[in-house]
Parts: sequence; C-alpha cells; structure tokens
Amino acid sequence: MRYAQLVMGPAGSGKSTYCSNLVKHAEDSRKVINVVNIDPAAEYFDYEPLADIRELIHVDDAMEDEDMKFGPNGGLVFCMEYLLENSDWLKEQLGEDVDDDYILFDCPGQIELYTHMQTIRQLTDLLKNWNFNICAVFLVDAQFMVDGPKFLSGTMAALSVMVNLELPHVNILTKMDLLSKSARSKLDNYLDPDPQYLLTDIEACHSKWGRNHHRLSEAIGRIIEDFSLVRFIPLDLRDDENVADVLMTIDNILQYGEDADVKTKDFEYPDENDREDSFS
Ligand SMILES: Nc1nc2c(ncn2[C@@H]2O[C@H](COP(=O)(O)OP(=O)(O)OP(=O)(O)O)[C@@H](O)[C@H]2O)c(=O)[nH]1
Ligand SMILES: [Mg+2]
Repeated sequence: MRYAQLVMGPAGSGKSTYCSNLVKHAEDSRKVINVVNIDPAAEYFDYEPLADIRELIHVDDAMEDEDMKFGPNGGLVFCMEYLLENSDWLKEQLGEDVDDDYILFDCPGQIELYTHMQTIRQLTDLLKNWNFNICAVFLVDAQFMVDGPKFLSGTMAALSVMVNLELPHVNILTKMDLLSKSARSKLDNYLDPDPQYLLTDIEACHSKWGRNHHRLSEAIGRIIEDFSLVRFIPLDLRDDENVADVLMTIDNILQYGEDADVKTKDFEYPDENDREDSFS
C-alpha cells in the first residue's frame, strides 16, 4: 500500500507551507514524506518536490498558446486535464510502488477544482488504481472563520469538497498563530459545535442574511451538528505536538503504519535548543 494526502484549500490558505512543514516534521521522527506539486501556476514553495507538474506543463504554456488564449483559470483547468491525459508521466515520476510510500499532493488554490469539477476526482481515481490510500485534507485560513457568517460559509465550502470527492476527509484551520486571544476563544466556541451560539453570532452581525434567513441558518447549523458532518482541527505549525496530533489523526484515517515497517532514514536529531520557534 502507498499513502497520500491530497492537500487542498483556497488560494493562500497555507497548502505549500503545510506540506513543507510536514516533511520537516517527518524528518524529525526519521520518516520520509515526499511532496508532489500539482499546481501548474505555483510560484513558490520551499520543499524539494518528488515531482512537479510544471515540468510537464506550466500554466503559462496554456495561456501563451495562440490558439487557446486561456486566462489563468481556464489555463489551470487545461493543465489539470493535460496531466490526466498524460498520467503515464505522473506514474513514472511517482516511481516504483514501494510499500509505505507517503506522498503529499500540493494542489492548486482554485476551489472550483474540488467543489464541482471532476479533474481532481479523476486524479484520485488514478491514484487509487496505483495502490494509494488517500485522505483529502482541506485547509482553511483560520482568520476567515472567526465570525458566524464566515464560519458558516467556510463550513459549506468544506462540505461541498467532501460531497464532490467522496474521500476520507480532514478539515484543518491553518495559521492559528495569527489569531488574537479573543478570536481564538470565539473560534473555540464554534469548534465545539453549538448551532445556537453560531446563530446568535450570525444575528449579532446584523447582516441581511442573518435577518432574512434565521431559520435556514439554524437548520444548516443543526444538520451539521446532528450528522457530525464537518469538523475542523486547528493547526499551529509552531507547536510540534499539535502537528504530531494532526498527522496522527490523518495517519489513522489512512491506516498508515498499522502493520508496517515505516520507512526511515538515518537522521541526526537536532539539538533541542537549535530548534526555531517559528512556523516555517
Ligand atoms: N503566520 C503564518 N503564516 C502562514 C502559515 N502558513 C502559511 N502562511 C503564509 O501564508 C502565505 C501563503 O502560504 P502558502 O503556503 O504559499 O499557501 P498556499 O495555499 O500554498 O497558496 P497558493 O498555492 O497560492 O494557493 C505565505 O506568505 C505563508 O508564509 C502559518 O501557519 N502561519
Ligand atoms: Mg501553494
């Protein structure tokens, strides 16, 4: 078996940073995690990718094509379809089917790819055929979740990804280090889902939505709570224990390491004092 996290989320939600931090975290516990970049428009990430879609096709290739004349979003969709048509390339880049391979797929930030288009789903079907257990990991910037209406809309976004991909799924709130104390405590109240609290908050925002759709918001909140549909795990990358917990949650879902000789590499533990207390 091979293992994959499909790391998704809106633009700038912290996908690439999450990937590079997980690689470092794994190194600290003498494990190997690789990252594959499948964002054809990626400009910056600080991990060494196992494979990089930009070597197959770059979004500029699609945009600069005289006949196609794509804009950035159409170009992205074209590139993802091109990747699927050239899946042999990806298969070769992923290498031999080695037991306990662990790969993060750093995805593009256009959310429509996950909420209603089929390309990512087709990609996951391919990965399943190649013996991968996959966990969908959906990242949302915690700063966009700290008031009632935003929390509701972030929850609905996560839900549409879950419905569209039908994969084992984890939602993560990123950039927890940027929240103020008061924002953090507000978020804690939402995370322990209490639709009533959320509703009161939505109403307190005096939004037209809150006034006109009180019962709808309440119903959505209740459905989400009753069916335990959407949960978010907060992640502060500065906190090693938090990172380890998140990774363990995902590994349990993937059934990674259950009966395995987990792949390790010789690695010298850094001196505790040398560790930087920063998120990257
Ligand atoms: N403070 C803080 N900043 C973060 C964290 N994660 C990411 N960032 C910053 O947020 C910005 C976007 O992070 P990326 O990791 O590039 O986000 P992304 O989701 O890969 O972005 P796209 O690929 O453009 O969609 C960068 O400036 C990061 O340094 C975090 O946990 N804490
Ligand atoms: Mg990125």
